[in-house]
Amino acid sequence: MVVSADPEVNRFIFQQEGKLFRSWYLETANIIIGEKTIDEFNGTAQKFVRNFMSGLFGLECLKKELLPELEKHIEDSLAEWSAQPDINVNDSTTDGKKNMLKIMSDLLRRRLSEPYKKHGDLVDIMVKELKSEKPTINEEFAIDALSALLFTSFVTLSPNLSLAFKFLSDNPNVLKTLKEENEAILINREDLSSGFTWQEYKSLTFTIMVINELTRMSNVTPGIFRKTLTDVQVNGYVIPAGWMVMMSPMSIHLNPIFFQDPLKFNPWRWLDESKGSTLKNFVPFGLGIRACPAAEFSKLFMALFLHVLVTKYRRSSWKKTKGGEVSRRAIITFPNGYQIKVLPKT
Ligand code: HEM
Repeated sequence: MVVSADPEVNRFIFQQEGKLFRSWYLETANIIIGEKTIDEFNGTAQKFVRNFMSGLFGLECLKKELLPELEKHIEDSLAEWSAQPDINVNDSTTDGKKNMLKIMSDLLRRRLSEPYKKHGDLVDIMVKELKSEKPTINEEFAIDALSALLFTSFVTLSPNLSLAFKFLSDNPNVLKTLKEENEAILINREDLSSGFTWQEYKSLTFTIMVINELTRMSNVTPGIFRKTLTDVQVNGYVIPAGWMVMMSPMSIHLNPIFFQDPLKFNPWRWLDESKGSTLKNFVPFGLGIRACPAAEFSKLFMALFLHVLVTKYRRSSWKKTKGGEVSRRAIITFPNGYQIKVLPKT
């Protein structure tokens, strides 16, 4: 296996998807997603997933439908958290697979038995495809894909948000600036009853810098895998056909050559982004035809979460009750847990 920690090489590999390289997954992914489904996740099945994700997470749907729904969902979740004595922000994500598969297969079977009933969600799209004349997917793929999408949301968004609690607690100046930016939105809002808007989201420059910094430091995808389809020349070396290549965004995001003082949580480093190098070396969502179809959704979700947290909860919106020490293995974890109490404004 070849490991690449070079942004230029990674860029080249991303661009060669389907030509010199093809997407590949580790065996552990077979356990989480299902071997057959991963195998099929090339060609027509991948096109189907990308198509329905671009419909679901496309700009129009994000702006008009998901934004208000997400805001409500986040408000409800935080309200529920604040009603509890404390919550564990540690992401306990790995045990859910079995349950998730059962829930998903029950749900899909129920929906397939009454395809005329519409619920306006992802499962509707799967049911429509499965009931079409020439479906590009089968039931097993649909269940695995639905579970994988749920699982992916847990393992990507929840570590980022757990880290947000940690880094914002440890960096009061960041929390203060974040709060000021988000409170200004409420002060300037003409219609006080209106919810968070797309324009407001786009105006949150500091919040986006915080999200970039969280994403840079969390590295929720520690390895992105490819297999060579033929012998490939890279920087004077030949990678033989059939070899696996792991691109490591973490090795770039935490490399002092690319990011000064890389272990410091410093959202202001993104002010330099006009210099080009910061953004050029920042590829948390991949590039090219396999790039994450949920990138904009993920950023919007994190922005909304931070917005609700810092505007609806007290100046120090939460306090630690236990744990919170960070350990970095392939990804960041909290070995002793991380319990907090969310504190409402009044
Ligand atoms: C911080 C959040 C996230 C990060 C950093 C992230 C990162 C990535 C990266 C690097 C890839 C490209 C892998 C490759 O080139 O092989 C990817 C692909 C993908 N991501 Fe995300 N992701 C995030 C959130 C999500 C969420 C929330 C979902 C689903 C709800 C999602 C669904 C997918 C899917 C389906 C693919 C495969 C696309 C394809 O192969 O065509 N991601 N993600």
